[in-house]
Amino acid sequence: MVAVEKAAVLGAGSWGTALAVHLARNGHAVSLWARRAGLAETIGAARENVQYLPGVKLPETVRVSTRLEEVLAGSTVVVFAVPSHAFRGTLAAALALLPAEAVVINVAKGLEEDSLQRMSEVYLQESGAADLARYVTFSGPSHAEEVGRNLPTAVVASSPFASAAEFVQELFMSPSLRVYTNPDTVGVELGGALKNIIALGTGIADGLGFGDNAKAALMTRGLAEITRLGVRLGANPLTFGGLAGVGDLIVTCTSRHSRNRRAGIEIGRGRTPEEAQAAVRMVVEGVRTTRAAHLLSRIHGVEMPITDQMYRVLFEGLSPAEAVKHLMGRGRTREIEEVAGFDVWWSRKRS
Ligand SMILES: NC(=O)c1ccc[n+]([C@@H]2O[C@H](COP(=O)([O-])OP(=O)(O)OC[C@H]3O[C@@H](n4cnc5c(N)ncnc54)[C@H](O)[C@@H]3O)[C@@H](O)[C@H]2O)c1
Ligand SMILES: O=P(O)(O)OC[C@H](O)CO
Repeated sequence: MVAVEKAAVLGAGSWGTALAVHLARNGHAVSLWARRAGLAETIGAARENVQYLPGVKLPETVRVSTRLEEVLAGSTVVVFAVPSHAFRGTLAAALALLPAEAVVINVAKGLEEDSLQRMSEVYLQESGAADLARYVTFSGPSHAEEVGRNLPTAVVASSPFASAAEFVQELFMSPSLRVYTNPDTVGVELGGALKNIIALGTGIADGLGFGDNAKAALMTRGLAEITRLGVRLGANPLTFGGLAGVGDLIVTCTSRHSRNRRAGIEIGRGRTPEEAQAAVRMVVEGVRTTRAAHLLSRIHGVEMPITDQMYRVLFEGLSPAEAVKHLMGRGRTREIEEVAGFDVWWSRKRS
C-alpha cells in the first residue's frame, strides 16, 4: 500500500462520501469537505451521509469539515468530487492551500458548459501547471451506492504520466475495487462525460415505454457518436471499448442508481427537464454536457444525431416523441464505416 499521511476529499455528495469511506477502509486518514455546514454537521453526528449515501457508515478515520484549510492541511492526495460545473471554483479556492507535493485526483464526469473544456484542461488553465504530472482522472462504471457497500467494481486511473496513474491505482486498489491504468486522458474524460447524454436518452426511452431493443440501439449508436467526437478530439478509439467507455455507458444506461437515466425517465413520462432534475435531487451532469457536446460537434463537424436530439429536447422544447421520429426517420446510412475514423484507416488499407 502507498504511504499517504492524509487524503482530502472535496465534495460530500454520494461519490465523495463513498470514496472517503473507501480510502478510510484502505487504511488512510481522510478529511471530507462539505460546502454546507448543515450537511457537515449531520454527517458528523450520524456518522452517515443520510441525504446522499444512506446506509453506509463512516469509519472513525473520516473527519468531516467545512473548513477547506483544515481539510487540505497536510493532505498529499486531494480527491475533487464536486460536480464538473463546480470544479473550477473549488480548485481555485483550494490552490493556495494545496501542499506542493499533492496529487490531484478528479472524479467529475462532465464538460464545462461555457469553455467546452474537459476537466484536465480546466485544471491546467486554472493551476498554471505545465503538465498533468500531478493530476489523475478517475473514471469508469462505479455507482457510489455499490462502492459504499463494497460490491465488486472496476475503474480506470488515467494520466499520461504512468507513475501518477500507478500511484492512484495503488491507493484505491482493494479486494472489492480493481483499478486499471490508461494513459489516454482525453478518451477517459470524454467517455465519462458523454455517456451521460446517452443515459438521458435511454431513460427517455424507458419513460416512453419502449423496450430493450431501443435501449440497445441507443447505447450502440451512442457509443459510435461518442467515439467519433472522441477520435476527432485526439482520443484513442480503443478507450471507448474499455471501462471508461462502453463500461460506464452500460452501467449508466441500465442502472436503477443512475441519476441521468432517472432524469430521462421523468422527461419521457412528460415532465420538463427542470422538473426532472429537481425530482432526482442529485447532480444530473448530462444536461450541461449535452449543451457543450452539441456545440463541440458543430465546431468540429462531427455528426452526433442522438446528442442533437437530446439538445433539442433539453433546450428547445422538442417533445421526446418528436425526437424519436427524427432519429428513426434519418436517411439510410452504413454502420461500420461511420465508426471512429476507421473509415479513414480502412480506405488507406484498401488503396
Ligand atoms: N454518484 C456516483 O455514483 C458517481 C460515480 C462516479 C462519478 N461521479 C461524478 O462525481 C461528481 C459528483 O457527483 P455526486 O454523484 O457525488 O453528486 P451529488 O449530487 O451526490 O453531490 C454533489 C455534491 O457537490 C456539492 N456541490 C454542488 N454544487 C457545488 C459547488 N458549486 N461547489 C461545491 N460543492 C458543490 C453538493 O452540495 C453535493 O454535496 C459528478 O461529476 C459525477 O458525475 C458520481
Ligand atoms: O449513472 P449516473 O448518471 O448516476 O452517473 C454516475 C456514474 O458516472 C456512474 O459511473
